[in-house]
Amino acid sequence: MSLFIYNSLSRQKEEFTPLHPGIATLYVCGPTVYGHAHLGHAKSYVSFDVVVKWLRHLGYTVKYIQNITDVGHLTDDADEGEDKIAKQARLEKTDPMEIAQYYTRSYYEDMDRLGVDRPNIAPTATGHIPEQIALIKKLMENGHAYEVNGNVYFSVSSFPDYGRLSGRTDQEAQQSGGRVASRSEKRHPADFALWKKAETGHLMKWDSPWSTGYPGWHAECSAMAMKYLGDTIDIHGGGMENKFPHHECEIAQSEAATGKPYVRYWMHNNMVTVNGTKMGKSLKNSVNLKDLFQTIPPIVIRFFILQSHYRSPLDFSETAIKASQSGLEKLQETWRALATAAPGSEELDTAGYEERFTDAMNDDFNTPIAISVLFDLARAVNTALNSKQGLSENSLEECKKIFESCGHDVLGIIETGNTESSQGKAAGKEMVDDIVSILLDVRKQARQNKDFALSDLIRDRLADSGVAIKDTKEGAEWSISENK
Ligand SMILES: Nc1ncnc2c1ncn2[C@@H]1O[C@H](COP(=O)(O)OP(=O)(O)OP(=O)(O)O)[C@@H](O)[C@H]1O
Ligand SMILES: [Zn+2]
Repeated sequence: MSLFIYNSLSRQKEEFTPLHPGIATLYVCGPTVYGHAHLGHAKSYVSFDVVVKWLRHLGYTVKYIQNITDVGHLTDDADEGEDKIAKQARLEKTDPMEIAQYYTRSYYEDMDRLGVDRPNIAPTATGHIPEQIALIKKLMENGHAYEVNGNVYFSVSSFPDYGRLSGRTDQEAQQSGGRVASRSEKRHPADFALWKKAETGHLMKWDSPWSTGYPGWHAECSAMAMKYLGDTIDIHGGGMENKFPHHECEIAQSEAATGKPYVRYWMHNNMVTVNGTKMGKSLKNSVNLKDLFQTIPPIVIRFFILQSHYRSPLDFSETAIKASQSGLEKLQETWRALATAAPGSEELDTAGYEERFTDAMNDDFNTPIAISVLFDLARAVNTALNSKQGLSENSLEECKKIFESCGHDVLGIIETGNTESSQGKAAGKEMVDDIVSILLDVRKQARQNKDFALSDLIRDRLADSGVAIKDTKEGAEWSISENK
């Protein structure tokens, strides 16, 4: 069976055939880096990590781009409000670029711990201002955009397909684009900003033919996706709340500029919710990954996410995560038993398991079913290993291979490298936490005594060992730095 992907544009599962045989191009909207990543982000990026890993498993050369939004994402999706990063910089009394850099590092640190592969290219919006200006210029030239007072807007009525992805009628799009319509200079309430003139005091701004300003949020993804992957890309992913306006606007501006189809398969992950409401930084109900990692191993969080399908919502609760933890521990125990078992005589037919796993993954990346196949295999393995006969050398090898390729390489939920128990690891981590906190106490004492040489020495030596310190109003915060 070949791979079928649910395409949000056609609202049905379609067989995946890439534009260029053997190569799959994938663009996923990256985070807006103004805070630590939360569990909702983890769902999005773990889901697409499995997509990438499965495509690679099938033999495709995957070109995976995931951007970093470091300018242009306003607090209000309808082209109004403050830039999210500038706002955070104001609150933390620092520069926007420092905020972006700090939270970008924090993001990769968390994703690394979740076993998420880094994208092939991670372009930033601020690093691609000329490409965005070029795109906007093209849209001005071919009549899809217009300028008013240094602001440039995309003219939605010039693109009849607008609304196809989100299924919004013209009127609905108008209404949501028109929250501020009464005082808007737009020709049409649904038109969206491609370029915005900077107000006085705005820090992140660039020269352009229209004004000194900054690009609208949607422009970056089109410009960067097409720069690195070509005018037509195979798969574009992101959270489903981004279908409108973000992805709808991406389609309009890209296709209006090139005259070619922009994306062949649109994939949208569903949301992590808290009591049924979307988890979000802006909604103030988010649970940071760094906080979760204090008590729950990252691999358990990954497993928790993959136990539900990427298109299903996932409600967060400590109880649900704890249940996942004991489930995963059982699978991991079976791996340890397999890795240390002496060969016996029973032959286990493993082909069926592998086939069922493949079918599940080929059916729109159905990870809950794929995981249930691993549990079925674990049950058969445990029964055999607990019997007098044990498993034959050949069967042990076959079972280990399935755990390694499906459980470790594709899903990333089985640790095959060592057979140390998770309790042992947790104890090691606790000790690191304790030691760093002792050193931070000594450093605090040194600073109170104005012994800045000692305080800096502690900071630098910790940095050499990969522990980054950040001094905040509440005291020193630490994290394991990205390149360790
Ligand atoms: N609760 C969630 N569940 C699943 N995916 C999410 C959730 N929150 C954000 N995402 C996804 O993470 C990606 C990056 O989001 P981004 O950093 O722009 O978040 P945001 O919407 O600014 O954050 P927030 O909603 O937390 O303020 C997007 O694809 C988005 O859909
Ligand atoms: Zn995007």
